[in-house]
Order: sequence, then C-alpha cells, then structure tokens
Amino acid sequence: MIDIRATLAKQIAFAAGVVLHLAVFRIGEWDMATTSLINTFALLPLVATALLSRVFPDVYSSLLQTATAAATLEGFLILGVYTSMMIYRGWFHRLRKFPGPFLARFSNLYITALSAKNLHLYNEVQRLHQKYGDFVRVGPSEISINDPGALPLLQTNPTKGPWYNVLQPRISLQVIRDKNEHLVRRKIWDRAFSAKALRDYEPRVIRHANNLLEHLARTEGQPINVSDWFNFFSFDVMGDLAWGKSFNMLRDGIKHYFMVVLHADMTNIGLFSHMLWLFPIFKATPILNAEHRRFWDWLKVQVSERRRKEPELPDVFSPLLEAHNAKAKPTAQEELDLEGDAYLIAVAGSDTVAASLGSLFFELACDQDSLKKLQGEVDELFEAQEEVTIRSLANLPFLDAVINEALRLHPPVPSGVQRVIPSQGMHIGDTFIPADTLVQVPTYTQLRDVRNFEKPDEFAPERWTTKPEMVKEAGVFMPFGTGRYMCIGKQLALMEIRWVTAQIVRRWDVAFAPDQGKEAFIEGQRDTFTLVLPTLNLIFTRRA
Ligand code: HEM
Repeated sequence: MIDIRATLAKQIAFAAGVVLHLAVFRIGEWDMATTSLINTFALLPLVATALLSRVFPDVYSSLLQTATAAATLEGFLILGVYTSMMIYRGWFHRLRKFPGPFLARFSNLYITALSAKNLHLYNEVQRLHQKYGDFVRVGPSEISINDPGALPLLQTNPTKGPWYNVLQPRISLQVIRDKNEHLVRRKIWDRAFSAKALRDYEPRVIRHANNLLEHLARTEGQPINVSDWFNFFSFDVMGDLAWGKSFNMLRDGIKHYFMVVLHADMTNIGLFSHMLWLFPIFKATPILNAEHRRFWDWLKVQVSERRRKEPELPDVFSPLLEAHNAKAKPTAQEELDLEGDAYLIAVAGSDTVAASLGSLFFELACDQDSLKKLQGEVDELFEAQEEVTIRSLANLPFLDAVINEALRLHPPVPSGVQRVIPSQGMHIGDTFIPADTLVQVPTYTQLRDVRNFEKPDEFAPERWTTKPEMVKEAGVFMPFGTGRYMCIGKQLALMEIRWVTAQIVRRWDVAFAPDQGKEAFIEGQRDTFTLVLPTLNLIFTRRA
C-alpha cells in the first residue's frame, strides 16, 4: 500500500506543478483568470481529500489526516509551479538577453514597487533607461523601448496588451483589444468628433470657460489652486458632453463624487497597472468592491437619465446611443459596453485636459518672457478681429508652441501605452523583439531625451516656431498617441486648451503664490496612467 505522504508522492506533486507551469501557465494570458484559479485551488484539497479517502481507505486513520495529506500535496504542486516559473523567468525566458534590473525578470512586483515609491513611474523608467540603455526588461515578459524607431511599432502592428482588460466586464472603445471590433466602434465614435460635431460643442466649451473666468475674476490678486479649478472646468465640460449635464463644479466649487472616485480608481490603476490579475480579485471580493459597485450603479443611473432625455444639441453620447438603439435586441454585454463608453467620454477628456492646462500655466508662471510673448500674440488677434472664435485661435503659432512644449515636458499620458509584439516577432532597428513580448514606449523618457530634443528639460516654445533645430526627432512627439488608436478627442482638447489659455492671458498676468514651490509641483505629480497634478497656487493679476 502506498503512503501518500511519502517523499515520492510529494515529488510527483512537485513535478506535476512544473509541468503545469511549462505546459499551461507559461502560455497565454492568465490575468483575468485569477478568481477562477483561486476557486479551483481552494476546491482542489477538498476533491483530493474525498479521492484519497476513497482510494486509500486504510492509509489514513482520520479525515483530518487525509485532508492534511491532500493540502500538503497541493502545497508541493504550487511549489512546483513557482519554482519552475522563477527558474524559467530568470534564466530561460525568451527575453533573457535584454538588460534590466535582476529582480525585474522574476516578477512584476519589482516595477509595481517602483511605481509605489511615489507614483513617478515615468521617472523610474527614465532612470532605468539611463542605466541599461534603450531596451530594458522591466518585467518578466515586458520591455520598455526608448528608441525613436519603436514608434512605427505602434502604427503598424498595434495589438493592445493585457492592461486593456482593466475595465472588464465593460469594454469601452479605448480598451477593445480586437482590431476589427475596434474599427467598427471607432466609426461610430468618429461621428461624435466630426468637424460639424466639434462646432456644436463650441458654445458649451465657451459657457464653461466663462464660468471659470468668472471665478478667476472674483479671486483676482489672491492665490488660487488652479489644479482644482482646471479639473472643475474639464470635468464640467465632459459631464455636459457625456451625459447632457454639467457636474457644476465651477458653480459650486466642490469636488463632485465622480471626480473623487475616478481619482481614487486611477491611483489604483497607476499603482497596479503591471499586476492586472489583482483587479478581478478586487472586483469579486465583498466589502473590498463596495465602492466600485456603488460607482457603477451611480454611472448606470446617469446613463439611463441621459437615455431618457435627448439634449437640445447632440453631444458625444448621441451617436453612440443612436447606434445602440438601432440594435434590435442589444445583448447584456452591449449594455455594459454602452456604460463603458459613457465612462470613457467623461474620463478621457477630463484629467488629460486639466493636466495640460495646469502644466502650461506652471510653465508660463516660471517663464515670464514666454507669457509676455503669448499675451502679445493673443492681444494682436483680439485687436485685429471683431469677434474672435475658437477656430481663429488655431492660427496662433506661439499659442500652439507653448501648448506643445507643456505637453512635451508634462505628457498627460506619461508612461505610454502597452502593446504586444505579434507572433512573428519584430525588429526595432537591429534589435529583434520576440513574439508576445509586452512593450511600452516610455513617452516621458523619449520627450526628455537629448537625442530627440536640444536642452530637453527646458521650456523652450521657440523650438516649435523659430528654432526648429531644437527638435531633432519630431516623430517622437506624439502626446495624443498615434495610429488607429490615436486620441479621438485631440481637436476637442486643443479647442478647450487654446480657448481657456487665450482668455486667461488676455486678461491677467500670472505668477506663483508666495508659498508655491516649483519643486513641490514637480514632485507632487502622479502617474495614474493619466498625469494628475498636485496643488498649484497661482495669482492672477489684472493686466494694466
Ligand atoms: C490633452 C488632452 C489629451 C491627451 C494628451 C490625450 C491622449 C490620448 C492618448 C495617448 C490616447 C491613446 C490611449 C491608448 O492607446 O490607450 C488617447 C485615446 C483616447 N482619447 Fe484622448 N487625450 C486627450 C484628450 C481627450 C479628449 C478631450 C477626449 C474626449 C472625449 C479624448 C478621448 C479619447 C478616446 C475616446 C480615446 C480612445 C481612442 C481609441 O482607442 O480609439 N481624449 N488619448
């Protein structure tokens, strides 16, 4: 009779673990399977106990003894999985030739710990590139590529990585991983960003900008935290365009529930963006998921209210809803995706625009010469034209130059986006990247690289106007992304940023409040996929 606790049984369980890793877990993606795996591994000892009691009734004197034996065997199975995984990742993985921190090759805990330091992953990755070169293995299966040639990668074969499962079970436009499905949904979204649609949004942008200007006029000469107020502006605009009603933050001066929850959510996304397998656990665990569930219940209500009430002028949601309503019988998944899209409208256009405006006004407060030059250009336009429109601002080269420079120094999506190398692998210059590698082009690092920009850490708007020689590699400047997944809201964002900036500098001079440190602003920025700015206290003084 075999004693199941004997060494041989443990060795067999360990070997089974090794095989399980090499034949099953090593292949494909497992991030979204965590809850099923946990359930399976929780049930396994019960099944094994029942089996052992039945097959070897004479070996164990009690049920407890049988259960202990079953649990021990499972322990050895798991040990086998992890031992195999560590040895494979450390010394046999297809990415073993790529340099990088030793610990990073074993687990994404390494990059997560870097991110957790102060949510400055973009700085940490920049440091890794300075130490290890242009191709750095930042995780077991992930490489960060700081090579200008990597950008075609995003244009030609942009399969999205597992990061895009983050919103599951909802699938908004941004997180669709299937290229054809994305194409179909993007065509519907395109209607919301046509030239005509953008013209229809102008009065709303102007109305919310006026609310912001009124607040600035009321607080003239006093410090105001513009990070909050630019957020209030961009969130009010997007609430209006997504769900037909503003969040009224500019009116009330109070952070809305949506913004507070979103920022908390984004912090988790920033922190655990390389440990996606945690999200299904988080979403499935009672108590832990309470706020998450409440938020989506709240969002569902916003969507149903919007569905009941058609706005006077179409908003971004209108074409999406029209396409949805045209379906004979939308599936449950399609209902969820509509919520995902409603969420995306409000999210994608809020933090990004607020961060751009905040960064721009930080730089203008630092660089008074550029501020004066910008004021001159804007004044000239307002003197020359009886009625200045949002569209006429598109012809101000220095205005665009300061915006570009703010986006370059403080890209609103600073760590870039995740893509997967196709099955045949891919050459970036002379370097071959094996199939299925997760890759990320680190936007912040590229935009601060001396090989791409002269004096890369300096705010120098002239590089976009009179000193083009200061831009050595224009192709890396893609703050709105590139290719088929490029930002659909770019023109709307520029419309908002240009209008607010021109209206402010026309009226006011801008300076730091006495307690506002420049370092504190840089140090306080947080990479939560989108860039979130810390307090920025500025003083607006009426121009003479
Ligand atoms: C300065 C402001 C903005 C910046 C820097 C920015 C940047 C980006 C980037 C880098 C992407 C690519 C993301 C990815 O591949 O995962 C993106 C996608 C997207 N952006 Fe923006 N964005 C801005 C403003 C806006 C605005 C105002 C909207 C309006 C709703 C918007 C809507 C979207 C959408 C819907 C996508 C997904 C497009 C797709 O996957 O087809 N963005 N944005």
